[in-house]
Amino acid sequence: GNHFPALSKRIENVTKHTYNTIMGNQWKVAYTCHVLTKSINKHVFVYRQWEDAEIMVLLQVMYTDLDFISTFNIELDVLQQFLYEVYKRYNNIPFHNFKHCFCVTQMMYGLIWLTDLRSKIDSIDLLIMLTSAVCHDLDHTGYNNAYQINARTELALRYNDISPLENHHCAVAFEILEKTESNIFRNLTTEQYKRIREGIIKCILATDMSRHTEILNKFKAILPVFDFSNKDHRDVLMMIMIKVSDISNEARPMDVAEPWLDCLLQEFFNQSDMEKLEGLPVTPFMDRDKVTKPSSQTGFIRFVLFPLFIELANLFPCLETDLQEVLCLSRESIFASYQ
Ligand SMILES: Nc1nc2c(ncn2[C@@H]2O[C@@H]3COP(=O)(O)O[C@H]3[C@H]2O)c(=O)[nH]1
Ligand SMILES: [Zn+2]
Repeated sequence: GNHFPALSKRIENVTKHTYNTIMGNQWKVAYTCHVLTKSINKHVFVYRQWEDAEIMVLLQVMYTDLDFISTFNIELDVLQQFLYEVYKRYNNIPFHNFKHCFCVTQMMYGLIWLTDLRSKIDSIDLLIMLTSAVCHDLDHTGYNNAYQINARTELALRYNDISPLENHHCAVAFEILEKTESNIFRNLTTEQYKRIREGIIKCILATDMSRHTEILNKFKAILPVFDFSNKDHRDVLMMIMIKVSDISNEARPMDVAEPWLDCLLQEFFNQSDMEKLEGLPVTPFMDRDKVTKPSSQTGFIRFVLFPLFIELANLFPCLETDLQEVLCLSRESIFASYQ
């Protein structure tokens, strides 16, 4: 049965409306989606502020377009219920909200097409990657791990200071999947479910930036001998791809990236204000007295984002054009010229 008829109806209407708007009355979901997202250069998907219901539809379309519905026998109402539960468990905070979840998932989706990953790894890994992106920041409170640990929050206590947030995002994801009506994996075998669970846990835990160098170095080490049929290699690639998707905001056009940067800084400043108020150590890159947009971005682009993208482009040379275009060092010089 359909658990949210009203919502489904609304989603259906929104879908029609959305695609009619874009395509001029052509009701061709798959094709539209194809055109709009196969390239991460075409940032149509994030140019405007999508309504939350529209986002749920777009996510649904991504699952459909990657053939997950048919391959894994996912019922549409279960997928919709899953996406709705996910939507409800993102908080209304400046940056780590449902729209961020969408941006990251859309980047993952774009990368999967762009790198022709479907011809290289099997669908179960792709399902893991897309679902990890969808779930990767569930119930983020707007305060990072350093805060959780220093403030000795419930999460830090529960997870013994080990990636408290990422552990929590992942646990919430499987809470949602534990309910039959929102378990998109309910028609899979126990073996398949086990593999998916292991994969999602790996991917979401890999988004903890304190593991950035560790994961990047692992990837660099296997690159010269990279083999898509080697599970260990694929695992590292999947971690790299969710990391890239997660921090790729600056790889989007300036008019998309800049408002998101404002949101990120707002969340950072909220945290450092709270740290000052509570007498906790103040995270330097979040201190409103120390951070400026250019100072925050030049370092981040040069030392975090760029080195990560370069390695991925080493494996997928087709990304080089996008890389140059999107990460165009000009962005860096724009920021540099502010200083
Ligand atoms: N300075 C800066 N940090 C970013 C940017 N995008 C992502 N990050 C950081 O990368 C982190 C990825 O994991 P989180 O979502 O916890 O928090 C994110 C931010 O701290 C960006 O554009 N600029
Ligand atoms: Zn994120």
